[in-house]
Amino acid sequence: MKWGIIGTGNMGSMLTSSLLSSKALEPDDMILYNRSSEKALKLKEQFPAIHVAASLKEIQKNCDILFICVKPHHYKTILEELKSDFTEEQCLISITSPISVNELENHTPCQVARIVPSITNHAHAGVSLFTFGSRMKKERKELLLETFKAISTPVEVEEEHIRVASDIVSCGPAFISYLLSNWITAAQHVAGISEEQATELTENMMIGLGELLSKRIFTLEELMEKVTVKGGVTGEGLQAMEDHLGELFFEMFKATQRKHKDDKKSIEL
Ligand SMILES: NC(=O)C1=CN([C@@H]2O[C@H](COP(=O)(O)OP(=O)(O)OC[C@H]3O[C@@H](n4cnc5c(N)ncnc54)[C@H](OP(=O)(O)O)[C@@H]3O)[C@@H](O)[C@H]2O)C=CC1
Ligand SMILES: O=C(O)[C@@H]1CCC=N1
Repeated sequence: MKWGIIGTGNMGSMLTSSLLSSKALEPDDMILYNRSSEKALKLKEQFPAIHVAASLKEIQKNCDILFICVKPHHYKTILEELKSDFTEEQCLISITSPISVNELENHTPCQVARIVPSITNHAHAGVSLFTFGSRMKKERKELLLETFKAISTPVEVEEEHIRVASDIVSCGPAFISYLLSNWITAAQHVAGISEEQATELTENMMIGLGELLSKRIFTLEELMEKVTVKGGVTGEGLQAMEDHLGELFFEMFKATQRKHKDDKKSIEL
């Protein structure tokens, strides 16, 4: 079984190195193609048995499962070049939220799926979001789910929830990092701790929190309850958060829903 990655930018490179470092795939099972060859050749330096294709046609001809890992507005040109040569046995996987599996199925004769990854998959953790097209065969579904279990928790999502699900699992690391950088700045300004020490404490607290959650020791609800000593400082801090949080997250989710609608209107296959 040959696995191809078209576009070895952030996500294409992350998927290649994670699928290989987790041993889900072997380097000689993988073929890469990038518009400018440097990024694909860099991965080949790390995993010499990878094959780097010289053209889109070459990667298409030699792969059973082909991922497209380019920005959404670059899908059209790629599909235009490839669509007439796909076979019914091949699987095409998109990793982008604004393009639905129905649209992909309408433009190709092959089996299709969407798998939205997350930068957390780099650490063989976090979620990958799956939506299968109607033509996808059972054995291929199982193979994809099994392969992605090596680097993530695969979760199937309905088309109508892809934006919010991908906000949580894929944009989430950026959103939470933004909140934490504000938290560090506030700690510096209010209490005079150095940025370096506040950052070290924050990063290690997050690692510990992640470990607690990954071991299912406490739920989010239990964590709030256990840490909030009656009459103590956590309660005061939580109350201040409740007083000042306002519409922040509502506005964030509304903004991504708006952008998703606009993207869907402007991206044509
Ligand atoms: N970033 C994230 O956390 C996540 C991103 N995604 C999705 O992943 C996709 C890619 O995002 P990201 O990796 O961040 O983007 P990048 O810009 O880092 O990577 C895109 C890559 O596609 C290459 N490319 C563009 N056109 C072609 C072409 N015609 N043929 C071959 N390669 C091409 C570019 O090559 P060149 O070097 O020549 O520019 C570049 O290396 C997006 O659709 C995004 O929605 C999904 C989940 C999470
Ligand atoms: O910003 C984006 O559109 C991509 C999709 C999910 C995460 N990042």
